[in-house]
Amino acid sequence: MVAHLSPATCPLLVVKVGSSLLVESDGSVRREWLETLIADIAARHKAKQKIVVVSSGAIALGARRLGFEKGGRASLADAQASASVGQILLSGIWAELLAAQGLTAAQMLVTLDDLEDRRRYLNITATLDRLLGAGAVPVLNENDSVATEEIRFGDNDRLAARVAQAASANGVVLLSDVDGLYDRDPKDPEAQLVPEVSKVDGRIRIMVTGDSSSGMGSGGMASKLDAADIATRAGIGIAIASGLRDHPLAALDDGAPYTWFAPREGGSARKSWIGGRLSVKGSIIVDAGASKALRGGASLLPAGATHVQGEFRRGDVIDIVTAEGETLARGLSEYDATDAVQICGKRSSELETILGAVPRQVLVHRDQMVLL
Ligand SMILES: Nc1ncnc2c1ncn2[C@@H]1O[C@H](COP(=O)(O)OP(=O)(O)O)[C@@H](O)[C@H]1O
Ligand SMILES: N[C@@H](CCC(=O)OP(=O)(O)O)C(=O)O
Repeated sequence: MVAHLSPATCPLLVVKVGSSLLVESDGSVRREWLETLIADIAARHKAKQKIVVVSSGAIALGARRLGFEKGGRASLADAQASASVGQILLSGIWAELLAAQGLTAAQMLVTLDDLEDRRRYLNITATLDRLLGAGAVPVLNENDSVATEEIRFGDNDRLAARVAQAASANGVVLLSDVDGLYDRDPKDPEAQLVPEVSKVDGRIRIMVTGDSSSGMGSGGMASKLDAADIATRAGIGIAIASGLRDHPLAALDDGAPYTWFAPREGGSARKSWIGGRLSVKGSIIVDAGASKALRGGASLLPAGATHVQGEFRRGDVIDIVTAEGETLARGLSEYDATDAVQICGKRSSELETILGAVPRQVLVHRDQMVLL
C-alpha cells in the first residue's frame, strides 16, 4: 500500500468523500462507485487499519427530491431542508453497503460548535474511540439541518481535519474530482500536479482559484488547503486525491497521483485544538517587545498588550496580533475582555491595585497558546 497511507504508517485513516463523487447531476447516488470505495475500505479494515468516513452529499441528494433549485443551496433554509431529506438517504446507503462487506456503520452528525466546545469535543473523541475499538466504521457529516450560518463549517474538508484531530488519526485522504493540488487552475494545460507540500503558506494558496467546480460541493480547493493546514499542524498528514476512479484507495496503492501534505513536527493535541479553532472571540494587540518574547516561547504579560478587541470571557480563544496587523498566535485568554482592557500595558506589580485580587499574572499562558 502507498507508504503515507498504509496500515503500518497510518493505523487510523480518515476518508473524506466529496458531494460530486457521491451524487450524479440528476440527484441519484453513484452506487456502483461507492461499492468500489467500500470494498477498498473493507480491504483496509481487514489489514487492521481503522477507518473514519466523512461523507458529504446530503444537501445535493435531498435538493433533487424536494425539487429545489441550485442544488439546494439557494438559501440556508433550502440547504437545511435538503440536508434533512438527503441525510437519511445517505446514512441508509452507507449502512447498507458497509453491511454488504460485513462492516457496521455508525452515524455521527456534528456541528462546528460541537468541535469547538472543549467538553463536547472530548465527548466526540470518546465516542469515536469506543466505536473504533468495537470495530465499527463511523460515518460523519455536518449536522446541516440545525447548524446556523454562523456556526457552520459549510464544507466537509475542514470538518474532516477536525474529526481527524478528535479521533487522533494518523492520516486523512480527501477524495475529490481532481488528482490533487495543481500549481495553477487545473483547466490550464500548463498546470502541473504538486506532489508534496511541506507548509501551507502564501506561495501555495496563490495557486488556488474559485469555488467548487462541480457546483455540488461547497469548499473548492481553498477549503482543502485550510484542512491541510489544520491537520498538518496537528501532526496529521493529509492527501488530496481523485475519487473519479473506481476503487480510489486501491488506485493510490497502484500508483495513482496525489498531493501529500506532510505532518508538522511537534505540537500537542491541546495546542492543535487551539490552533485549529475557527471561531475566535477577540484579539489582543501587542507591542514589538511582546511579539519578540512570544516568538521566543514566552507567555503574554499584560505589559506587552496595547489594545483589546472583542467581547470574550476567560477561557475563550483569542488571537494575538502585532501592531502591523499580523496574527502572531492564538490562545486561551486568562481574563474576561473587560478586565483585560483595564490591565493592558500595566506592569505585574500594578495588577493588584487595578483589579483587587490577581488570580493570574499572564493574559495568555504559553501552554495555552500556539504560534501561527
Ligand atoms: N490549484 C488547483 N488545483 C486543483 N484544483 C483546483 C485548483 N484551483 C481550483 N481548483 C478546483 O477545486 C476543485 C475541487 O474542489 P470541490 O469541487 O469543492 O471538490 P469536492 O466537492 O470534492 O470537495 C477542482 O475540481 C478544481 O476545479
Ligand atoms: N454537509 C454537506 C456537505 C458540504 C459540502 O458540500 O462538502 P464538499 O462536497 O465536500 O465540498 C452535505 O452533506 O451536503
